[in-house]
Amino acid sequence: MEKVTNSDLKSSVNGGVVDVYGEDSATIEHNITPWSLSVSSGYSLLRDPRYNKGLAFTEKERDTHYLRGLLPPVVLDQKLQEKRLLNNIRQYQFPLQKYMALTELQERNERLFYKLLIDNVEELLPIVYTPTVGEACQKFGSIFRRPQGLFISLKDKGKILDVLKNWPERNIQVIVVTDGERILGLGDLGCQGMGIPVGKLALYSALGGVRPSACLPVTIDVGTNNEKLLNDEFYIGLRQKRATGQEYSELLHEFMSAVKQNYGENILIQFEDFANHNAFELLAKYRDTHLVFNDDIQGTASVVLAGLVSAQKLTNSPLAEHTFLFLGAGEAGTGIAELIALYISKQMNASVEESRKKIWLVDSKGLIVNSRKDSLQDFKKPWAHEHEPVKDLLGAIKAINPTVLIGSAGIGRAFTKEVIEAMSSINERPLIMALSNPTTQSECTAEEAYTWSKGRAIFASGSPFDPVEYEGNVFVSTQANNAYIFPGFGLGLVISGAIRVHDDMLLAAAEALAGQVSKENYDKGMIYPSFSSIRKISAHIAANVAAKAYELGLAGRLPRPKDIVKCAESSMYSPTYRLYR
Ligand SMILES: O=C([O-])CC(=O)C(=O)O
Ligand SMILES: [Mg+2]
Repeated sequence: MEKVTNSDLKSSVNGGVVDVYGEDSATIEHNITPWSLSVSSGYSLLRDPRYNKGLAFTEKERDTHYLRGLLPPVVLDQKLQEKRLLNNIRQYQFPLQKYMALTELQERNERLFYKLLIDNVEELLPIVYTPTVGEACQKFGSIFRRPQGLFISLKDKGKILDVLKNWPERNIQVIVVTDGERILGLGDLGCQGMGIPVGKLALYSALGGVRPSACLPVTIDVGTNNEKLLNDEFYIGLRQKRATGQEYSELLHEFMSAVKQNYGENILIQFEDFANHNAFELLAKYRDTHLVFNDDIQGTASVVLAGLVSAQKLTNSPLAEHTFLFLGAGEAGTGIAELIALYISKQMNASVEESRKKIWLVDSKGLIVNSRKDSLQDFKKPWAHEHEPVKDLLGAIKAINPTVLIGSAGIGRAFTKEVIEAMSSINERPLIMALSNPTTQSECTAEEAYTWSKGRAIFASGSPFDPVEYEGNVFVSTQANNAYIFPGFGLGLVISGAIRVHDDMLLAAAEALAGQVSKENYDKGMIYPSFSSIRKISAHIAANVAAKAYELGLAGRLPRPKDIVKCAESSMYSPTYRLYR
């Protein structure tokens, strides 16, 4: 008999068709997990959030699933349960209490959580998402009850594949991962950044219809430089300064490899809230080998481009005729700038380099100009144009005469009265986007934008604001948040079996979103559709993205469906209760 060597075993194929548990694909060095699956019933069924229906179990289900006596006699339907929960949630005074109540619901009865979220998306989005999720991350240690998501830390070096196998679901389609270094505009929150992947994936299911069991939130804990957290007795992460350099990139590389080994080529990895220096590098490093998407760079770019494309109807001038000024030259700022340049280059049949000249960025040192080029980080270099130095935003507005002003620096209230007035003196309808999150970091409020521009601004913001009344008119600003894009974008990648993300897909997503803005929206001054129809919007985005994947030859799921919108709609998760046999 031939001797089987270690290297023969190592080269075993990556996941056979029936290798659901990754046992065949595991190399000899990796232990496998002894999975056992059983049908949930009785007491354990009530404690299984995926299948629990609480008081909605029918009489028949109570008989067949050993639930008699474990529930009070009444049978409620999902609608009434929803009403009761919404009443309860509205009683809480503080958003954080609502957040905690919703988290508990998610942990107790997943379908009811998603039903509630989908049916009341405009009311509940600010709770499970920005701005409340930011506060939740800041206080994550104190409000911690049960872990959500997968925590991978420096302690797991060399064992990440095994850690992945501890997660109870095998068929994962989307991972959102953060290292917690730049949570919204709140900075380094270390391991407590977990609230973000959890919240983003809740939106993947609620807004984009990706099955919750196919979503995996991950936080990679490499330490934190946040002194306050390091000294907080309730901090949940590693109590050490951030690992950097080789130690950092090795851990990330192990993670990226383990993910692909465990879940295959089609797993989507969304990078979220990494600090600039790592975000750009990770995206560049893995975009050719993995299905990766950076939400802060690419998702934000696509959503902002959608708003600008749609605003052409209000400003009556094509994007190529605009001049853009950014406050902030990080992930969001340069990501948006690059996508605008790509769009304009296609609109004008010009080069991207030429198109970039319409776009100016201001960072903490002032306008980005040629004379600063040597000291600029690489991702800022394409934006260094010929101009004399200008040291602040107001000076830059006066020097550049922008028609569009975009804030993405995470600096709250940086759009002062003078700034808005300067924009309004140059433009009949100044386009102003205050993208930083959460609300405390917003560059200005909706009220400030409308009041200081005397009702002339076209305004959108990263975090939500209530409608504003100014001189008898009601202005409904919209939320230029990547939540419009990533759920549908991810769904499009999943249904087409895409293996890589291409920039043209971001354009496709932006065009789909812009195409969903109705006359009714425009009449209210909105440049985005309202969130209440987000599932329909997501289906259109998904369809456009999937179509692009097929066109580019990047789709792995063949044949191409005839009606992709229908395909997207029909593959969306629905949280309506199912009957159990
Ligand atoms: O989470 C949000 O609201 C948008 C986003 O990605 C960020 O601000 O980092
Ligand atoms: Mg983000």
